Amino acid sequence: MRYLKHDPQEKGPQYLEELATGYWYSEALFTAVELGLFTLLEPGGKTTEEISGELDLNPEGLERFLQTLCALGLLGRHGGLYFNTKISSGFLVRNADNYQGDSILWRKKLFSNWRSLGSCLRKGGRVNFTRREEGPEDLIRRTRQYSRAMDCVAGTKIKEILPFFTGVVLSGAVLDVGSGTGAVSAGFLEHFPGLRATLLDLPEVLDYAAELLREKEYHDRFDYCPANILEPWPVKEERFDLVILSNIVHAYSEREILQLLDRAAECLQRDGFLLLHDFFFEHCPEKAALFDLNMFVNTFNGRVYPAKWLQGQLVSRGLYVTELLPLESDTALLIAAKRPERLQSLCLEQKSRLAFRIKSMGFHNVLPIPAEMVHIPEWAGLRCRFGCGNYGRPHCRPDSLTPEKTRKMLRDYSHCLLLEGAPPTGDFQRLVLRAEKEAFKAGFYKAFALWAGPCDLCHSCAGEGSCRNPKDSRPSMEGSGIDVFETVKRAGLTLRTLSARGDFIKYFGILLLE
Ligand SMILES: C[S@@+](CC[C@H](N)C(=O)[O-])C[C@H]1O[C@@H](n2cnc3c(N)ncnc32)[C@H](O)[C@@H]1O
Repeated sequence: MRYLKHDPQEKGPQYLEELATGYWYSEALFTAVELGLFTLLEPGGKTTEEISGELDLNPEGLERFLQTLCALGLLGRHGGLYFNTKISSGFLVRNADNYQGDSILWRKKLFSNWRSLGSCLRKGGRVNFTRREEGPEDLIRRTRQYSRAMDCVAGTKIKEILPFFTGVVLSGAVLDVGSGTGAVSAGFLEHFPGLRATLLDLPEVLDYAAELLREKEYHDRFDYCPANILEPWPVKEERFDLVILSNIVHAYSEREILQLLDRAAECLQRDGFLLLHDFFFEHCPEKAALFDLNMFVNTFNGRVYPAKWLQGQLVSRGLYVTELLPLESDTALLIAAKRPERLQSLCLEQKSRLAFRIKSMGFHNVLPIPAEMVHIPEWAGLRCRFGCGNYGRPHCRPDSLTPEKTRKMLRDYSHCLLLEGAPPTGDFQRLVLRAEKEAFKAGFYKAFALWAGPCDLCHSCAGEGSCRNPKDSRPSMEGSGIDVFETVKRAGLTLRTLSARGDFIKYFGILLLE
């Protein structure tokens, strides 16, 4: 149930049952977070008796609750101990870097307005809009609660946004419009030391943002600009290298958004980027539609927009704009710029983003190339068989891939990454294995690497026919019949034969991807 989705081939009404009981799941999570259960269990776990004593809960009911949380994958049980699963210890323990509890409890707070959906539909908009008399302290408390909730989400989103900017030279000024706590800008500042950010939001939000950001090492690179973003912005035009509109567009009507886009475009300097992060109907349509309803019951005129409409609006302001760039999670990006070359510097394609991540592991070069560029002539296998002192040794097995087999195997792949590194051999090969793992984790389940030279993973090879480490051992490119020189040349890199001891050695590997 990553995103609850109807399967039209399903014969029974189970999907309806899931929709009808959705609030059971939510309530179980809300209650566990409110009780601080996950924080209590960290580290090491606790018994039912210990939990019941510390939280003052009835042990029988608690036992059933804990069982349910186990069934939902939020807790595990070993012997008499209940402990956090990975997702709970990563996101539900207060003070964990990625704590999501504030966002989860904000969702709970929205529930009462959702219950008025029928009335909203009859009225054509949000009901119960008059807030009870709210004193200044209530306003501060509510603002902080809301800002913390947004901060939780933005803190995880920025990790998905930054890879699109890998390899981009970014320095100068950021304008974060409706910044909240500034979590999105903070990610950029942390990553790009030449950036400085101006946060534009309501005064009470910025007071809180300043309080939180004071903790950061780079706190003196933030400026605060209290303002209503629906009125002219008190900042200079054509000054900013990055203008951020993260989770703002959905809060307003078309007319208001057009004004926001006008101002954002005016603020951009010639080489600047405009980053739009939000829900869009084209990405996770069910979630986007529900978020749209969430805006319907909770705001004056907020709604979710089609990316197509926003793209058109950006283009009509003289900007060039990317396709919709979906994040792994439920939101997506549009990135616009005044010059098309700027968009070309972004890392837009998933394979390219992976290539950048892999390069930062320590390779000298990582180049995406089509699999058909890998050259497998007949002679290369011969050169390996006759003329290499390692042929037939246990760590360079004679039963490795024949050229014919390698050619066949490559037909299963459309792309690969050509990896360039340096000796020592074992270190290079371990790095290649890390790259393969990274690709697998990124969803390339067929990721498979071939590397340079005979396997050098173990200090001493196990010997005849038995490998101690078959999980990690990989075929060598040369041993599999690949002409490494020609392949490297086709990819636009250089590789020379060594003419003297001490010549610089380049190692290559290929990581096959589909
Ligand atoms: C959903 S939050 C998004 C915060 C942040 N950009 C993020 O991605 O997490 C919306 C933010 O916009 C601010 N905001 C909304 N309307 C505003 C207005 N008219 N003037 C100033 N700030 C506004 C809110 O105070 C809030 O901090």
